[in-house]
Amino acid sequence: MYKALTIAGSDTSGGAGIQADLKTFQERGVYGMTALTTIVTMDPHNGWAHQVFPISTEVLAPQLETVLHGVGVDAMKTGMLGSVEIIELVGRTIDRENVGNVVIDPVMVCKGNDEALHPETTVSLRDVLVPRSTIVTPNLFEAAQLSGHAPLRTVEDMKEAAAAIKKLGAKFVLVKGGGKLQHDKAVDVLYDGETFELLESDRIETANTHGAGCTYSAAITAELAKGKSVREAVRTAKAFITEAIRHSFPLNQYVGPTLHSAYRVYGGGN
Ligand SMILES: Nc1ncnc2c1ncn2[C@@H]1O[C@H](COP(=O)(O)OP(=O)(O)O)[C@@H](O)[C@H]1O
Ligand SMILES: Cc1ncc(COP(=O)(O)O)c(C=O)c1O
Ligand SMILES: [Mg+2]
Repeated sequence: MYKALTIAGSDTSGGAGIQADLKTFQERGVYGMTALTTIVTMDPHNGWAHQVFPISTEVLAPQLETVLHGVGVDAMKTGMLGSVEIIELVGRTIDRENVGNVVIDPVMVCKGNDEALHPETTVSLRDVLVPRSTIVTPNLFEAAQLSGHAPLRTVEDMKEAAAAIKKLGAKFVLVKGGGKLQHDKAVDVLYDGETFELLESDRIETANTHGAGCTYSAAITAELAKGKSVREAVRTAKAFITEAIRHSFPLNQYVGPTLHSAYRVYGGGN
């Protein structure tokens, strides 16, 4: 059985964060384990306002020890990390446990928000985790933050940002164009320092993309755990997330997650 770890926050509404990661690992046939960094809740009496409850490094460290030392993994990913201390602990742990296949999803924002949730963590994400990543998967906002590029509006901008992030030490950089890029396709740019590969899919007219990035990076992690190359993993994950968005749905008036089972049930098979 191939095994994967997600170090991420809990999205209580179930579409993003650790919940999206576990559902995706299950869909992709990989045994999922978790280390929880934060809990995010939403207030139904106050316009679904988010609250983030951090978990201390004292509580995170034994979770990492349980999974990485006690069991071992074929791949791991990170999501919302919440503090500089947590990022530094994750960096030390990757080194100590010598984890291969490290997917860093540098979560800075929740959808619909262009302001970083924990702006003080941007520098440590860049300096501690990007250099330790097999692949880093920023969205447009996060790629601009990590690269220092002006807001990304075109595929050319995405390539420039990917090249700058590559120089920080990531093996592969995947900049996600997503729904915000002004383009008739949903385009992502994959860069390994030599070649830019454009991954294009149908652009689906929906606001229900909550958790899309978590789901995408979890699918990449699962494929890497199974021994696929980074390129194969990203291509499979792109097909997986496109079907999940095609079949996304509103959970209530505020939030609409992707459907994690869609690729298996309606889409491209296994
Ligand atoms: N409306 C959409 N139609 C099709 N694909 C989309 C759409 N929105 C996002 N995607 C794709 O979903 C994946 C996650 O991207 P994105 O939503 O930008 O990440 P994040 O959730 O981290 O902000 C990418 O492959 C992106 O191109
Ligand atoms: C715990 C947690 N992690 C990550 C995210 C980021 O989600 P996305 O995949 O939409 O970027 C969210 C967004 O709500 C979240 O609540
Ligand atoms: Mg994201």
